[in-house]
Amino acid sequence: MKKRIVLLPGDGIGKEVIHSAKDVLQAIAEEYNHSFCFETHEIGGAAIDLYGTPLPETTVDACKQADAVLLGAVGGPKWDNNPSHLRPEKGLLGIRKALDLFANLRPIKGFKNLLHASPLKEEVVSGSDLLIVRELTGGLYFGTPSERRDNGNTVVDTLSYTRKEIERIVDKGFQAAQQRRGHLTSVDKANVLESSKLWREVVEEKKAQYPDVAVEHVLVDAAAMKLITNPTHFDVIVTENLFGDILSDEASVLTGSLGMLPSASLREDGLGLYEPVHGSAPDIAGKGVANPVAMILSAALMLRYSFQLEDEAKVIEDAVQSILDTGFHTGDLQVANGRLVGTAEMTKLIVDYIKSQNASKCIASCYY
Ligand SMILES: NC(=O)c1ccc[n+]([C@@H]2O[C@H](COP(=O)([O-])OP(=O)(O)OC[C@H]3O[C@@H](n4cnc5c(N)ncnc54)[C@H](O)[C@@H]3O)[C@@H](O)[C@H]2O)c1
Ligand SMILES: CC(C)[C@H](C(=O)O)[C@@H](O)C(=O)O
Ligand SMILES: [Mg+2]
Repeated sequence: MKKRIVLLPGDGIGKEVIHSAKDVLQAIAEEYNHSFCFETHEIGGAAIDLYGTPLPETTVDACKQADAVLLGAVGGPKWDNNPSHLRPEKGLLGIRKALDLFANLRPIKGFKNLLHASPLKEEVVSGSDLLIVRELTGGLYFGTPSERRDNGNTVVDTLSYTRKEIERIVDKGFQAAQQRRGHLTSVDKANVLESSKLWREVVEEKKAQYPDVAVEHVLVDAAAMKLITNPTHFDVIVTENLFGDILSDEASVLTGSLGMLPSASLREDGLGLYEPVHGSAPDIAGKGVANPVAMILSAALMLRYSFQLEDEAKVIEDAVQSILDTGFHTGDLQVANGRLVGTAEMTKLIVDYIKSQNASKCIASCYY
């Protein structure tokens, strides 16, 4: 298979972990006879520094022509006081909107062998397996007006959704539940927000089309509590943009670290941008200690969703699990009697595992 992949490293640890994803994909290409061609472009703070804008046209054009996009992370203190149109985060929101990536899938799976920050029993945490389907191109992030008035003393942000925007993401939630355990939790704030009332109406209307899915509505505050007190309750959560952002960082506690959570941002026709849930982590950037797993697992999602390479995606996921099982971990994770490694070492361990798996498959098939 021949594919063109655009890499958008961005800022901070984004620049570090994107190399890990590329190394892993190159190993997959070599071992499984694919041809992946990589092209790197700027976004976020790096693009502001070079081109005076967080999202250059050349970046948007390259992404539109690519078969898939991998993004590291954007942002950092260097640009924190910039005016809002010159914030790195504008580049991220801009590319999501320009590519119409309305469906953000954030799978969360408890890993065995990790010591969790959560007070829950190990078996509850490691047994958790849920998917957050986050609406990504609407809501408060994109509503207009969004401005300061009254000499800066009054602020306005607008939470706006059309019925169509809600319908398409709710469909994604139902479809994901059909492919998993058939349980959908729609998270809203329908006791207060008009947008959530319409959201709940749409879910109620849609459920007749998906009779094999059991649906419940949970208010976002209660959902936040349940997510870490009873995580195995959840299968698929579908929710609007800001709620999904907050709940997914919270859910990362179940995996041991924010550095473990991948995501896929998808358009209706399957074009995808794949990015870790975490940010540019300025506190550890440049030290070679970032956990590359979220980025590497995002590359696995790319193989699965954009290229339909399920076996190759699975090999990457198995490699990550196996290396963690062996006790290797980056500094953000705690493992009993584990062995602390940096970004490059962790990447190499995963790459070597992928190569060894394929080698043993070849030996087995020659032998029999
Ligand atoms: N998708 C994105 O590009 C994205 C997402 C979130 C935040 N941001 C931006 O990143 C900047 C920093 O934000 P923040 O500090 O609130 O969030 P963050 O996700 O960058 O970091 C939060 C904490 O998690 C740790 N962490 C995150 N990823 C890690 C990894 N892979 N390995 C080890 N530790 C990891 C960090 O060291 C930090 O202590 C801000 O400018 C923010 O806007 C970008
Ligand atoms: C950086 C920020 C704009 C972004 C978001 O809120 O979508 C991030 O937190 C994420 O989760 O991808
Ligand atoms: Mg976030």
